[in-house]
Amino acid sequence: AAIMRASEVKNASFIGKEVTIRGWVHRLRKQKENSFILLRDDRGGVIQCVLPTDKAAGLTIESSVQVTGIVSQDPRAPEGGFEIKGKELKIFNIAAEYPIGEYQSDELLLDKRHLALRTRKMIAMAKVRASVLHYGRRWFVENGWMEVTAPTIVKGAVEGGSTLFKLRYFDQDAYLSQSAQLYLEAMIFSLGPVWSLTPSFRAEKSRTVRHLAEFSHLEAEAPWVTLEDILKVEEQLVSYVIQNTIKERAEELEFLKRDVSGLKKVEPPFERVPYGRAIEILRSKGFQVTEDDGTKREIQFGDDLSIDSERELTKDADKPVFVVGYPIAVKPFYVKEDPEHPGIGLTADMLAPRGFGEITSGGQREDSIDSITSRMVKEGLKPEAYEWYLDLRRYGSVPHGGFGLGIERLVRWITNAEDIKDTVLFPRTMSRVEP
Ligand SMILES: NC(=O)C[C@H]([NH3+])C(=O)NS(=O)(=O)OC[C@H]1O[C@@H](n2cnc3c(N)ncnc32)[C@H](O)[C@@H]1O
Ligand SMILES: [Mg+2]
Repeated sequence: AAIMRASEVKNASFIGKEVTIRGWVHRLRKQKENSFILLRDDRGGVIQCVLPTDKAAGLTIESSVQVTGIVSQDPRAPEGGFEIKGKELKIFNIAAEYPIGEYQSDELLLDKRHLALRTRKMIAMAKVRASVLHYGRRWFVENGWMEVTAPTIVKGAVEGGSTLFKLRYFDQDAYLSQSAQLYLEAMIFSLGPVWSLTPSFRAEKSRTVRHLAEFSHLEAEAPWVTLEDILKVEEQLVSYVIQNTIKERAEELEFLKRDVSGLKKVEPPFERVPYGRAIEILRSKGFQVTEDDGTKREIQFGDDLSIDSERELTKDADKPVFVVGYPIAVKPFYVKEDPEHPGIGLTADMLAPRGFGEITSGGQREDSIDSITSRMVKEGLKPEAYEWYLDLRRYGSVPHGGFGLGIERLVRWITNAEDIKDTVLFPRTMSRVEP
């Protein structure tokens, strides 16, 4: 008989029919006469199988089995009122005593992540993540952007030297890439609008619910674009991903108890708030920043936006907000200065609503060799370490720009996950590098 999945057989058209399904014992309830197995198939679907207890005697949680039986309807059966009255049981493996029970500490679930992936929560999260990745890629492909792959072993910082992971690369030092951006910039002269989805690495020494040491970075770069062109791409991409994901993963998001009514409103255009206006709003609310020595003062023009200030700016929003035109002093060397507003960058961050924080950073790149070299020096970078990158300003430099989107940040917002770690199958943080 054809092997089927739980989701296929839980259907009135199968009542009375013999089916065969296989998977793992997700829950097990043994009574004198009959045992009730909640069998989980390989896509996380579950169905109750009823077997004579003497047949199911040796079974344990996570034993791998195959059951053949007759589909019947019983309102008491969990997960939809269907069950299989088992006739035959084939056992592939009797699982050892399973270390994960009904309720476990977060730490244990992280230590046993290779097994915790079998929990309904992780299965639902993984499926939402897969849709986000799928629709992120599909938007670019359907809009004519070219996929490219940048190296992840590099020689230089993009986002500041403090979060570089150094490694020994044969006989020299090298680093794990923080961002594909500089390489994407090299590709636009011959491949036009390009995009990449690569792991990016940040030696973040902060334990926060929105930082990982390794994250999935969806990045894009194009020639001849302005900041506004880039913002339009970002809001179309994010809206497309969200609307398709909440449709495709309605069942999983329901399981995760995510109310998607707010997400349904995410359509272009997103509000653009000038940085200066954002500071005014925060000052009007008496927002304070903490200096390095711990003293507090009122936020002022020139400060970067912290997670608390981002939360304040978006707490009542249903859609993301772009904060546009940060001072170049708080942004990396490559941000182009606005010729009409000295000191202000042609750059923007997309902040997710309800305090989920920064989802993207992007903008126009400095395309003048003199300006970008002096910015590097000002930032304490050695221009001679970026010779190849500076060649892009020597040989046919053009106005160009792009952005980077943190996949896990987007998935966290879509699923309303407490911690960004919940959105990754095997999270990497300062205190975790296995399993
Ligand atoms: N091609 C580009 O223009 C990208 C640019 N060089 C860049 O890396 N910008 S970024 O540092 O803000 O990172 C971009 C996004 O990447 C995400 N990001 C950035 N850092 C992290 C960490 N540590 N954990 C998780 N997610 C992270 C977050 O959503 C950021 O908005
Ligand atoms: Mg950023």
